Amino acid sequence: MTFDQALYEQIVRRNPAEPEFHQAVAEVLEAIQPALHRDPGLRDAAMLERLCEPERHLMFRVVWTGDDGRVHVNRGYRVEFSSALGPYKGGLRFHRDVTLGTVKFLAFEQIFKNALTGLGLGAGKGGSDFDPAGRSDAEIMRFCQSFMTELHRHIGPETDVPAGDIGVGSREIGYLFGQYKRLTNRYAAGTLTGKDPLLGGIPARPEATGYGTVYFLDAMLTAGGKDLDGRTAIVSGSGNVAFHAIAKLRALGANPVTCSDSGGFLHDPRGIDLDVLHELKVARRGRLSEYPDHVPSARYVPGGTPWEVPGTVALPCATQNELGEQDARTLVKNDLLAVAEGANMPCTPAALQVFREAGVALGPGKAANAGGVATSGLEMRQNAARERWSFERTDQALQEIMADIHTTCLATAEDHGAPGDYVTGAAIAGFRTVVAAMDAGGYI
Ligand SMILES: NC(=O)C1=CN([C@@H]2O[C@H](COP(=O)(O)OP(=O)(O)OC[C@H]3O[C@@H](n4cnc5c(N)ncnc54)[C@H](O)[C@@H]3O)[C@@H](O)[C@H]2O)C=CC1
Ligand SMILES: O=C(O)CCC(=O)C(=O)O
Repeated sequence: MTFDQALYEQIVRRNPAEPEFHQAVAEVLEAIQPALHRDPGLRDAAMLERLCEPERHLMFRVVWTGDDGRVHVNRGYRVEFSSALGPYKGGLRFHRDVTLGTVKFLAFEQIFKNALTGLGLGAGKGGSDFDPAGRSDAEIMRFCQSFMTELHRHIGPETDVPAGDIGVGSREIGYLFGQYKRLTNRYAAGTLTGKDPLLGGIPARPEATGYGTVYFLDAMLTAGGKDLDGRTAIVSGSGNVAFHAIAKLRALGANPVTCSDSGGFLHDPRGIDLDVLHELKVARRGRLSEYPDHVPSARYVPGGTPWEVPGTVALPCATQNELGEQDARTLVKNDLLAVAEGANMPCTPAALQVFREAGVALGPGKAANAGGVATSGLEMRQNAARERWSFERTDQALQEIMADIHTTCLATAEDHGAPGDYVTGAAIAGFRTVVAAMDAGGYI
């Protein structure tokens, strides 16, 4: 590593047993080196130390009752990392593996991503080790109500604005919002984003992260004199981000041939059938392994990941560290041109190194998946103005924001001696924005 080892070691000591957070910090500290070399004053007043220390951690007990009358205890989290640019903003993740370290890494990523949107958003993230798999609607509702019974004290349109992430979609946001309203007696729609339009949600928020990732990928290919038309796309995940990425890839003429879940991956050489995927994963919340029952040309590979399937663009859209060094080597061997990270930190550091050495265009999550939180920012704007945006207006604004982020990343990378390096460009552009605000606000 080429960055300040003493600072990194201090962060590891202060945040023990949080490897994902350490990884996210290391990636940023390394990527911003060109900015620190050019302008050593960026380190003044313990700026880096402040940037890596959350403003506030919340951890709380969540007690709820199952349909069988059993009482369960989970842990809730909200890490309010940075309010330099606006209210804390970022999703909630409900997944059995969630720890404080997971939430902290996600909140840290959010600092730079949210800065890139230009919408005045601070950074936070939350969640719980609650496992929604197999739970009834009523159980999900009771869990959400109990979670919000504590969280409501800490959030609001000008304080902290949660949204969805893994395991949290518009159903969960609706239950959370309903409980917030009940506890506060305020219809403060801008307290949560990703709501159903009936509750003040903006159209196209469900689509925004996946669509935005494909818009970013398209911009990277165009910048390299290529396009998406006819390209075979390797996608992982089959949730919100993956589904809408697959839909937009198809709409733009690419052929997405894979998707995955925690049990394995699906390969459909004719292109993933959106109707079947929607029915299985969205309508029935069922298993991907049933897909070949409906489409005999497809195969489901238990235990595998999709990276062995040849394709020229890759979109990891499931979870962190899902694409390792060997996967990256296989993709490069199969003539990969570009990667767009729909998920947060899906590529391991060793995989990133393989892509860098092979000259693969790499859109980091901080930039490539920023369309989701950007559209949440638009939802906050819609709620504050008591407006109702159309799908077309929202999608148009999303396309413009993704184009701006792409231009900013490229220009910043070029300006710091790393032409075409989106990882460096995204980290430095986000960093410079947030540091300037911290400086201006005198947040010591
Ligand atoms: N929902 C949003 O607006 C945004 C989501 N993201 C990121 O995108 C990724 C996916 O999130 P969503 O689609 O919203 O969640 P989701 O809950 O809708 O879907 C998650 C998907 O990942 C798969 N998955 C989870 N753990 C896995 C594992 N260990 N191995 C393989 N597959 C696994 C699940 O089967 C599911 O298909 C996450 O990294 C999230 O942080 C990033 C920006 C915004
Ligand atoms: O829309 C939001 O605030 C959540 C987005 C999010 O969690 C993310 O960008 O990873």
